[in-house]
Amino acid sequence: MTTDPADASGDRARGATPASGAWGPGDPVGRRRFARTFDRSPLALEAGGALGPIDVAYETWGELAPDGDNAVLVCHALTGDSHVLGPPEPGHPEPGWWDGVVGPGAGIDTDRWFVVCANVLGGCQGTTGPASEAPDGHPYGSRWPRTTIRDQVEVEAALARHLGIEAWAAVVGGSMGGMRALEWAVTHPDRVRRAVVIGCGAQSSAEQIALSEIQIRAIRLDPGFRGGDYYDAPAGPGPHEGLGVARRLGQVTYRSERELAERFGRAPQDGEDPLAGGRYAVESYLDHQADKLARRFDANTYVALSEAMNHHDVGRGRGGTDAALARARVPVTVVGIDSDRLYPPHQQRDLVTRLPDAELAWISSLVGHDGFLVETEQVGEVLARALCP
Ligand SMILES: CC(=O)SCCNC(=O)CCNC(=O)[C@H](O)C(C)(C)COP(=O)(O)OP(=O)(O)OC[C@H]1O[C@@H](n2cnc3c(N)ncnc32)[C@H](O)[C@@H]1OP(=O)(O)O
Ligand SMILES: N[C@@H](CCO)C(=O)O
Repeated sequence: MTTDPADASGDRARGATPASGAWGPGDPVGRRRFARTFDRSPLALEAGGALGPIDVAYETWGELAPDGDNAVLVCHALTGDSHVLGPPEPGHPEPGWWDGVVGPGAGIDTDRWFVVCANVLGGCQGTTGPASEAPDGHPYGSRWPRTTIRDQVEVEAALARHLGIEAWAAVVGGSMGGMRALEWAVTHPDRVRRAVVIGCGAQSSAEQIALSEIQIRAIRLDPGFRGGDYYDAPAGPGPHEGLGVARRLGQVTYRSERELAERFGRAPQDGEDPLAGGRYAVESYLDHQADKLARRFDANTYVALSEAMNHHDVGRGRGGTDAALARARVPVTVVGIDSDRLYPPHQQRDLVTRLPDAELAWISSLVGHDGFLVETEQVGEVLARALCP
């Protein structure tokens, strides 16, 4: 691996100190801003304890209607961030992760909708997370508390209050973002008029927890992880190797067996001979994905968000899944990806039969779970139909 330690896990996140600010008419759109939430009283966490203040990094596109009824919340997945749309920027070398899905004339049409996306609670792209300064002036690190999908939603609800949005016209998301969209419909049916839930189920399954646990374990076993307190550690690499192993495993689950076979097969990487210690092309691909993530993502955040997904269960403390889903008294579009082996289609079929007002839509893709990020045309069409039925 060729990770530059100066640019890797933890080091980058350490620099993301937000300044407090608020949205107001005339503010630039599509640029990251910050809202301070849970300042006077902390957020009571679902698993116990409290957290605050919490800074939320968010971006917006389009204009909020005078009656505030055209706001759409987009919820990002595990390694996404608030930059849904737009060109690369300083500190963000990639274009927006849903470019083509969101934008003028696109599936979520910013000429019509006021689109908001916030970096999630526990994230490493501006919103308070493990790399952020705790009130004592030191990074949370190992002191970061257990946070759940419901806690993430409560922070988004606080952002909505901050922006003066009483009810979202829609909450939309895929994967971990889909879990939040579903939780929004169940927890706050009075504050969301429609949800679009892509590539997830009502609760994380045993296999999803197992695959995630292996990734978490890989990070924790990296000596550079230091129990989570690596930000202020003396010279030495951060936990990039552990994070890289986690990404390699995650990446295989995000793609399909057929895609990997057709794309890489048994081909050796150019100029390398696997029988002489060189790599197969697919190994090189995974090395690349691992290296890329270690450069832009914080290992503690990866652990915190993976654990939050493991705890995803809309029925917890609500009398079970059916009782919880019955609370979602809003139209929900459940979207599956036909080749998704991580969140397989039967989970979306199950979800749609148990929600009071739901319809099912499909993304046809070779790539698997990542189809919700890759098949932008189809995703845009599904979203356009869902938002304007
Ligand atoms: C700075 C930031 O914040 S980044 C953006 C924010 N975060 C996100 O968007 C998270 C969600 N996004 C993702 O997970 C991914 O970007 C995805 C799913 C959208 C990518 O999907 P795809 O477009 O299908 O990319 P794919 O998995 O095929 O990977 C392509 C990369 O593999 C590389 N690659 C392909 N084959 C090989 C090989 N044999 N050896 C090495 N590298 C290879 C390509 O060169 C390409 O590299 P690049 O991404 O550096 O240009
Ligand atoms: N590729 C996605 C997978 C998780 O849904 C990500 O990195 O966020």
